[in-house]
Amino acid sequence: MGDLLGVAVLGAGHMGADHIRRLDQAVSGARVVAVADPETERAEEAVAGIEGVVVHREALAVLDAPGVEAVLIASPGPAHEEALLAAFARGLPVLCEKPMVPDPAGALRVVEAEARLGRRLAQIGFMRRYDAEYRRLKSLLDAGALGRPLMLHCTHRNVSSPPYFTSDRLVDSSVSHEIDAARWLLGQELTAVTVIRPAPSSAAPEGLWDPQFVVFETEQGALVDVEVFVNCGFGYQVRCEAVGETGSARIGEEHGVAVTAAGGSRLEVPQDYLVRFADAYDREVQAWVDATRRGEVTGPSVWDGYAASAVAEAGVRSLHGAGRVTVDLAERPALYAEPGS
Ligand SMILES: NC(=O)c1ccc[n+]([C@@H]2O[C@H](COP(=O)([O-])OP(=O)(O)OC[C@H]3O[C@@H](n4cnc5c(N)ncnc54)[C@H](O)[C@@H]3O)[C@@H](O)[C@H]2O)c1
Ligand SMILES: O[C@H]1[C@H](O)[C@@H](O)[C@H](O)[C@@H](O)[C@H]1O
Repeated sequence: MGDLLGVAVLGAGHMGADHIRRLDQAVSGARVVAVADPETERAEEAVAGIEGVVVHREALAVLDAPGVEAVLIASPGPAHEEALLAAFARGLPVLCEKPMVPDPAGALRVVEAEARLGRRLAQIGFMRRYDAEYRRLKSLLDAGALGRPLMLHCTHRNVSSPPYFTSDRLVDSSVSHEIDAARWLLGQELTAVTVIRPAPSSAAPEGLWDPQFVVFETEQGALVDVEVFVNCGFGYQVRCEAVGETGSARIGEEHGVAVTAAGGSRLEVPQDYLVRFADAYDREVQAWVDATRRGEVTGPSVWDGYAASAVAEAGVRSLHGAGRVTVDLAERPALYAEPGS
């Protein structure tokens, strides 16, 4: 390994371009050496001003480009399985955006492939685990400061959804964050899910079931509810209140600048995840680079990615009328820690 970890980035859309900027400007110890995107002009735009970057339309071609020592996958979810397996075949460490692989069967193939290697190579991009407030909430829960956890009440609002968003994506893309956060905060697997759909907002695109209300049950009988509303129009709001037997704690209340002017005050609300979770993404990618340079893999595992996809798939069945759906997880290989670590 040279002085700087050579990273190939797959996908230069919203998230990929932001990670390229982050690796170039915010994170130490790494440099972008190759970028793949079938729309090469996006990749060219994202690397403008960064020297010596190979740009290619083929994801797999850049994995073999000179100087590539690690891979950051930020292509759409359905492209992740092929990219993860190709990285594993080359022994390359990976940071893969969520959802790891949306289809649980494909996600399990990734778990099995890594387990066959006998060592972890991939960290999954559930960045809330690196958010200062989420970490504080987890410390309180782990220390028993709220007593035995009974419930999590979560809110997940986006200003608007991208044009390709379908009703299923509210569960398997947006709520995948709450699935991972709940497993991690509570240290328990989610065992059943019920999705309820109120009358759609008139601001939602035609045919999109937005908002939705999701209820998860955990293996020790706690409940997690999530309001997901991806065309709320007014701000990016992610909140979580944990209620235990002896106390409660709430995060995500205020994430803007308080402006006082013209005889009044108002709180500016972030408009998207790149602002609300900017620090969390920076810490996530820095942790990945640091661990990779030490020859270690830390953070959310491919098992966490698989569990999130399995729970989300049960949620999508519930959304389409199956009522309360139980979650069947495969057996967890010894390589992977319990949820919550
Ligand atoms: N952690 C988060 O909060 C967060 C936020 C946004 C997106 N994401 C995730 O990041 C990923 C990308 O989302 P986005 O919003 O940037 O999407 P996007 O549509 O803006 O960008 C995706 C890019 O990938 C390119 N692409 C398509 N197929 C590819 C392939 N096989 N190899 C390489 N590139 C390919 C597309 O041309 C596009 O430029 C998704 O998995 C998404 O869920 C995570
Ligand atoms: O892909 C994005 C991303 O994961 C965001 O963090 C989430 O708030 C959005 O709902 C989702 O569409």
